[in-house]
Amino acid sequence: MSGSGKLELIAVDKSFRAEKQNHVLADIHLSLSPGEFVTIIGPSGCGKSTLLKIIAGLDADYEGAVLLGGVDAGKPSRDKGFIFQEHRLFPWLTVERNIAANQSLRNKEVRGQVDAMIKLVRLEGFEKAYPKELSGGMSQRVAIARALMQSPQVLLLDEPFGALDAFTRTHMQEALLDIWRNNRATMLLVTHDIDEAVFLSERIVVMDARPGRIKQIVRNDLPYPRTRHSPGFQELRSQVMRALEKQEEPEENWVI
Ligand SMILES: Nc1ncnc2c1ncn2[C@@H]1O[C@H](COP(=O)(O)OP(=O)(O)OP(=O)(O)O)[C@@H](O)[C@H]1O
Repeated sequence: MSGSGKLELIAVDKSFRAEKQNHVLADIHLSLSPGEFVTIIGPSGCGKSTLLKIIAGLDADYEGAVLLGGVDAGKPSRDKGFIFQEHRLFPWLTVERNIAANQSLRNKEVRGQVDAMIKLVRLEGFEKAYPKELSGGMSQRVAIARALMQSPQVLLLDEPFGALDAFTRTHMQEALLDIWRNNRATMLLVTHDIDEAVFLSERIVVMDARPGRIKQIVRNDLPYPRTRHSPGFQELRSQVMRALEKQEEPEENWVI
């Protein structure tokens, strides 16, 4: 990754103003080192998506600051890629054209980059396929490749595997780690899945709701690749569970 910088959230505070003021995010301070993998977990409505949109620059109505490499990052830019739960591919474009987005594949440099991305997300042989011919996991890999084409310093992922079946989800978690190892963008991923958070990230940010606050940050120094059945993994999982259990949200809402 070229010129990666620290991502800093300083006293980020957000309210939606309808008939009644809704204080969604309160005093969020978080700093991500370049190339770090961090997940955010917390009850429904605690402001995870709102926070990601603010970092992406899609919502400018907030207090506080978002800095990337020490400079204001409050606007959308190529430095930040955003991947949603529902991949948004153009159905009328092939895989390679979806990845190239609005750049011409006749340009040698673009062609080279697209080929490298296809290799990175392991979609060789599917360059000319259309989205309707792909599985959910493959489509999500195209979306990841498209986001990575911009060479973002930071990749923001909002429940990227939420719509996938359990088997594809596990496979995609491994694929994402593989991509991260080769690409080294800073990763900030929102999830409801405790296992996913422990499997993927170096730090797990546990949030609290109404208003959304950072409740606890759990460090995860387990070496990669991680084995879900190891005692260390189970211990981390319990630690995150304990942090979440202190909340009002009933436990059955969690995927464990
Ligand atoms: N555009 C909007 N206008 C008004 N209120 C909003 C808007 N978007 C979100 N909210 C409110 O902000 C709060 C946080 O929503 P957000 O989607 O960020 O939560 P979340 O933690 O991502 O939830 P989930 O886990 O269910 O996806 C909710 O109370 C929601 O109703």
